Amino acid sequence: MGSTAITQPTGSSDTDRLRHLWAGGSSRLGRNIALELVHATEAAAIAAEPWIGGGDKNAADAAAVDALRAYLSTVDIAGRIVIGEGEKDAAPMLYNGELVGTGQGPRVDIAVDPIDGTSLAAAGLPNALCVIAVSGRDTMLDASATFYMDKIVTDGAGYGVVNLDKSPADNIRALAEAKRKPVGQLQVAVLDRPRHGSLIKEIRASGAITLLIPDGDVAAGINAARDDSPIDMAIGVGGSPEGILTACAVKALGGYMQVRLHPFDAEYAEPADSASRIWEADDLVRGTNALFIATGLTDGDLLRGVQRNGNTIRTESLILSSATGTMRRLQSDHFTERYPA
Ligand SMILES: O=P(O)(O)OC[C@H]1O[C@](O)(COP(=O)(O)O)[C@@H](O)[C@@H]1O
Ligand SMILES: [Mn+2]
Repeated sequence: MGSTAITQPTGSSDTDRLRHLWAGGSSRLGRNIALELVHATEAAAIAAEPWIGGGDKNAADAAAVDALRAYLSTVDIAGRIVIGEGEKDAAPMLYNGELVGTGQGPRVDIAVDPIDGTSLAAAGLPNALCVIAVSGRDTMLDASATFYMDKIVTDGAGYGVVNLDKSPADNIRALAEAKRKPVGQLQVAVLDRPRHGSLIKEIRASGAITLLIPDGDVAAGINAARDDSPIDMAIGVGGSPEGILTACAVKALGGYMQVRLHPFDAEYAEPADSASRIWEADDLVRGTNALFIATGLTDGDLLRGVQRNGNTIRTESLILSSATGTMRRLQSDHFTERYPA
């Protein structure tokens, strides 16, 4: 009598299954973390904004790293950087293995790319993003030993359809068929690099539309994975850190992704060990509760960049949650005086 005990979910009905997922599956992350972390990427983008178009990508990156790091130190998490800015040295940075946050709160793995597209930002070009992703502790693959991954990203239609064991042309044909589109309408994004010379030829020969991107395969991967973008596929060799970050986003978007670690120099044409393991998004980042958060630095297909208007600085961010399967956009106005340049 008088008890207000709430019946625990049994996992038997659809509602119970949803409640379990919303609660973060088996390991709870806490939902307010998303809003905390978005402030971290907003701070990074605001700090880097004065460097847009300035030609100095290291200065832009350093500004973003400092701001991201400073904000993270105030967040109630027991975070461990799995994907960071490399090994520890004298400079303050987000090095792999560093513990971040107040130490109070959920134990999480963290991947950061304070700016994906540092060269884009320095050149004043579109699609530079400030990015962070978190998931439960010990769920992210530590891929730091391998600089590059061979990647393919599509939306959910690619599941069981595309495979890195197939040729790019076969993957394009198979995806076009699965999406009931003519191959000629399929848009395929690939980093514009000498190592992709034969890949680019093959995509073009297949008849698909080839989108050469100068940098930024995180944004390209997200665009390939989401429904409301014209990009159908992102393919080719890009950074390993960006692969882990993209996996967090793909999990939330219900997209499909495969990678193979590519243990060679950027300009090697072929991975020698073509029989090596194929990883899917759920292998790169395990569990059901990854969060992916990005703030636009320069304007792009995915997000507006930082805009200064009088006394305010406007930012636009993306918050993707794999626990809830939600993609949110957040527009924020920040008082300029809080962010002295
Ligand atoms: O420029 P490379 O060596 O081909 O590496 C490709 C990687 O570089 C980027 O284009 C830019 O990354 P950064 O701005 O973080 O350096 C990534 O998006 C991509 O994964
Ligand atoms: Mn990057």
